Amino acid sequence: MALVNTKKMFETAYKGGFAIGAFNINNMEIVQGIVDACKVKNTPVILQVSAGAMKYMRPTYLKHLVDAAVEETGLDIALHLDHGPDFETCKKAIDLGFTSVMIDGSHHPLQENIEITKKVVEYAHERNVTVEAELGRLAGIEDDVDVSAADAIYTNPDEALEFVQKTGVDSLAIAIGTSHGAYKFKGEAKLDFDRLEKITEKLEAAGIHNYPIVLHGASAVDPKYVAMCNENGGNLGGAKGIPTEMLRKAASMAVCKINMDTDIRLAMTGSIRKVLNEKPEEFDPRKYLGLGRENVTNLVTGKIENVLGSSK
Ligand SMILES: O=C(CO)COP(=O)(O)O
Ligand SMILES: O=C[C@H](O)COP(=O)(O)O
Ligand SMILES: [Zn+2]
Ligand SMILES: [Zn+2]
Repeated sequence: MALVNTKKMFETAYKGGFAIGAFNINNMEIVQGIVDACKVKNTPVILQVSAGAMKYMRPTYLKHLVDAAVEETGLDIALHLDHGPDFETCKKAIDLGFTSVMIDGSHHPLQENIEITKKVVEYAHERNVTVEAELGRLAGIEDDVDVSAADAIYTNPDEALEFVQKTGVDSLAIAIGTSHGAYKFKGEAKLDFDRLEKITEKLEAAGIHNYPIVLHGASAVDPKYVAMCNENGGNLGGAKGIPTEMLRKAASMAVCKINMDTDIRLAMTGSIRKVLNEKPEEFDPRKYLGLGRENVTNLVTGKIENVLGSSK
């Protein structure tokens, strides 16, 4: 058993109208909590690591930990670099054994984004590594923002087609109203599904079929874990995520990868706060990290059942 890239995962996800969960990992308990749920539900999974997380976990520990998850579970697991900022970081991840990388050139002008993405695609494809890129800015906008403002930051369907054609990138992260973190909407939650539909139509019309789209900033910000934080000394007032029905809808469309980090952080932090608050005499890390791991498993189980639909 070895790590796999995302190619087959996305093919089956697209055809089956489901999505693969991409969860950010930062330590052993998070890795174990995620794959414990995936094992019971028999689902492929993407474990993703930001540049910051790679530094925190330390590359060699990280690689061995994820290899252990494959060995223990026998599942299809992809190890993916999340938001790779430049070619060098992507190269480093590929050389370490990552099977998938994201090059995030979304903050550059279109042509520059195309150039750096192309460079990563070339290096990655020679090594059987799949590549994700990003187009559009991942910012939540207020409900009363007019259409031209949305047009300026959300992914432009014509540019998406040009981008995919010119770079040969394997999947594309788009901006349709999601954003990173625990505060996604001030008012009502809204995503631009018409834009997602239009992007797929453009690709299909150009002969690019079943093209996998990625949704970043897709945590639901589960009120249960927000409450667990707040009831135990936390202060996360006004936290709000993407409603589950919207994520389901996206998964039934062209979205094949749904990124979640904030939900994992909240489950972990809520659990730790709860143990330490309820038992001030406790100082065994296994007690609070153990509950954290258990709740990561509970959270991911719920995601597989209610959001992703990825069980085999
Ligand atoms: O997109 C993400 C990681 O790339 C995570 O998004 P959330 O902050 O919504 O969990
Ligand atoms: O999209 C970003 C992820 O949530 C990772 O965040 P991080 O850079 O703090 O590890
Ligand atoms: Zn970005
Ligand atoms: Zn992201």
